[in-house]
Amino acid sequence: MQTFHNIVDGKPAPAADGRTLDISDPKTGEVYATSPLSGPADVDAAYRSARRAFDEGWRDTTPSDRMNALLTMADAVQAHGEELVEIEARDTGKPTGLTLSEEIGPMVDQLRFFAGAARHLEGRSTGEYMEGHSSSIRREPLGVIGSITPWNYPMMMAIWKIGPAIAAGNTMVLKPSDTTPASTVRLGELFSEALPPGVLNVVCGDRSTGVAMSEHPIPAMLAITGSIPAGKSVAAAAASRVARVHLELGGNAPVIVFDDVDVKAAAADIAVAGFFNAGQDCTAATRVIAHADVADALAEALAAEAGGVLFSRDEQTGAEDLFIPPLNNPDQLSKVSGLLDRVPSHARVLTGGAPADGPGWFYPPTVVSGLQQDDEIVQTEVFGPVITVQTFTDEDEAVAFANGTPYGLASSVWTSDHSRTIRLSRALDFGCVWVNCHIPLVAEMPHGGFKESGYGKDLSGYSLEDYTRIKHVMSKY
Ligand SMILES: NCCCC=O
Repeated sequence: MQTFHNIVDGKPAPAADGRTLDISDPKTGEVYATSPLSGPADVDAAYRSARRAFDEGWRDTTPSDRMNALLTMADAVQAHGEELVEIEARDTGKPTGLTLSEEIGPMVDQLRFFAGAARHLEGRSTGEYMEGHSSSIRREPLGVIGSITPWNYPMMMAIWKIGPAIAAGNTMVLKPSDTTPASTVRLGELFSEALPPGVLNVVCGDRSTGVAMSEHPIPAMLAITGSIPAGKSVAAAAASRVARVHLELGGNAPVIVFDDVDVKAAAADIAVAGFFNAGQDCTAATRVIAHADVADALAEALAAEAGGVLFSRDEQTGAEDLFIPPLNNPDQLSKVSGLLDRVPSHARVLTGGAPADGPGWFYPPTVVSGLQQDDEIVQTEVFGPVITVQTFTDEDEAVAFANGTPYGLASSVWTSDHSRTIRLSRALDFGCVWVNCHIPLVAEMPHGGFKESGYGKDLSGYSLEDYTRIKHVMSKY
């Protein structure tokens, strides 16, 4: 049995009162480790350490100092890539080949991006905007950041929070999800070699730990990637002391497919974007809205693609095919199963639709067609390997269906009509519109949503700005 620990002030630490959480392997359901169940005293110790580290030096580092630290951290992720993948695969059930290629490479690249971005903070030019007065802008770190990350990409989401926070000169306390702390703890150990004690603290725990983090007076900003209810409760706690919040709260991405595409080719790409990581991705291509003339053919083609998807428990080491992990936990398996059990009678489950046999929390790739806009499974983020298909007859209806949920994170449009892509890019109420593709990300471009998907951007220079504050200095001369 492995034992994970917190990292406070650069050192390993158990929970002060010795409480622990069981950590399970989702491929088997067996408990293989424990992590601290941190309480308010642990959170307080971590925040105080972060505050000390900020006041006693990290805030005074130069962009070049922080760039060098982030480059060292990137090198550490690269050097320990295979080890991190093994840790992540045990904690999440992910396939090792895809995790190495799709997560470690981007994580290294994202840290290197923030290393460079640390030296490119922007502000208006210093100048005389009133006679006899000179104005300048200082862009400063916020102070201590409290970050909460989810279980779908534990180590990559940690990088999305750590990169901009550290680049901007903040210190932080990071809480990984209660079910997937392992890779974040290891990242914390590795990064402790590049950062002074207290700059990055890791506190393991459950929802009660998250509440203690949100209610603490020290953090100047709370940044969470998680569910809408979790984000709302963080925002409510932050509101009482007017702390800044940064919310990435999931999505239910519409995928609008017109009748002028190569249906088979589109289906192949959409299936990857819908089933990757078993659909446990806030941008997953889940909600296909297809023109009536191609909807049946597309649904059949998606179901055929589902046949080529394999479970991670069957992975040969290093294989690059689309292997999908189990769902993260039994509650998620029940949630996905319940949504499929309640599919209305006007819909048709073309493939999948019930939990897989055998050990672990596996659910097969599933395609449901004939759905309508108000159906529960269309209006709800499933966070499982499920693609729904509904039909539209004209462009306005497609946009109305796409925008007609509380989510606003990501969307895609599939068509060969260039003018239409421009019209839809404008009309879609989402933080990202992909055109003839779905799911790729780059470090230079922002990731973040509108509406109940939250506000604030991860990745890109916009994210770095979110982790800074702007001060106007005006001098009379
Ligand atoms: N594809 C990365 C999405 C991050 C949140 O789930």
